Amino acid sequence: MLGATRRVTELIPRSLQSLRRLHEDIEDNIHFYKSRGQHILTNPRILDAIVRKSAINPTDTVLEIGPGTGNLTLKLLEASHEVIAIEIDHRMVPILENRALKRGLRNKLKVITKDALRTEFPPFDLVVANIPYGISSPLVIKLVYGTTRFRSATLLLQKEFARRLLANPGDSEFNRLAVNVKLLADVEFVMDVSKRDFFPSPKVDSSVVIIRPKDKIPTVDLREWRAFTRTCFNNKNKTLGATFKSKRKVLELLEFSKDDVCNSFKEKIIGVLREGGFEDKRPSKLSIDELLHLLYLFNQVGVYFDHHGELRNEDDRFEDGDIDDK
Ligand SMILES: C[S@@+](CC[C@H](N)C(=O)[O-])C[C@H]1O[C@@H](n2cnc3c(N)ncnc32)[C@H](O)[C@@H]1O
Repeated sequence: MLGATRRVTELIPRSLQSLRRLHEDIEDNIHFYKSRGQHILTNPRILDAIVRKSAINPTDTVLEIGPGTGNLTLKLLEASHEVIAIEIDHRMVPILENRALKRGLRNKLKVITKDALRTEFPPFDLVVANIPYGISSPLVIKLVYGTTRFRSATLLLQKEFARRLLANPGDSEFNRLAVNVKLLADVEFVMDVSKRDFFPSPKVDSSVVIIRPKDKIPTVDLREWRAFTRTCFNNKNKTLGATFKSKRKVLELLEFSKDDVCNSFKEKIIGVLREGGFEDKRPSKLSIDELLHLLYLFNQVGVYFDHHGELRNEDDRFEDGDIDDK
């Protein structure tokens, strides 16, 4: 393995002109794993556009998730004060570091060889990344709902996934992920990228989007909000009446299965849905403000959601533990 890595680092060219050929050569020594989303962006024009659109300042610390062999990393190093790159595959690291060294940029690069989903992010100003598509959803939620304040995240994503992030209420792609992200951030479309711009080529096309956290966010318990949206979007094409109303569903949602508790909750829920005019509405057609209002109305009558999306009495409203966004 070490021998292979040494041979690979010797192959690295000075310019970005022959990126595709370079990666064909690298592939002779290192197999790119589809399961890790190892599709390397080799079009210098797209790499330049991503960096330009990210509006990086020379004082910025950039977080890159999945630097791979470093095509994007080298551009980010040139534009920023520092790049923190989190890469799960240790085979990529010597290639990445060697390329940075040859450009005189090694001192600006900090590599963390870990799973980005299981690593606490160090402080950073912005994110720029061609992320592995398999972890797009939890990664976007981790960034947007994380504690680190950042300016923007320029992300190269699978086209369909990007379309969902860009969707608005009423669009067929609008789903729980979109509603959760849009509560806290604005999402801007930048450009589409063809599958031919990657080596090896993936089966799907891609898009670049920029996510910008909002300055002002609504006053809502974010853990409860995510649990609430999980219940609402359980079946995004069902009416909220159908989702919440059936006794079986209330029993499923409710920790206690005693009939009197269930009936009293059911009455409260139906009352809120009816009086608020939500009974016949589908969650994917509601604006974020309307969904926030529905949660507010539930809370007003003492109906709360815990991190499993379960209904709670006011007394046991808060619980520890992470919300599963899948
Ligand atoms: C789509 S490639 C991007 C490579 C490079 N940044 C580029 O633009 O061509 C995704 C990279 O993410 C890495 N990766 C996959 N899962 C990861 C995870 N959970 N945490 C960190 N890196 C991961 C892969 O090993 C791969 O190098």
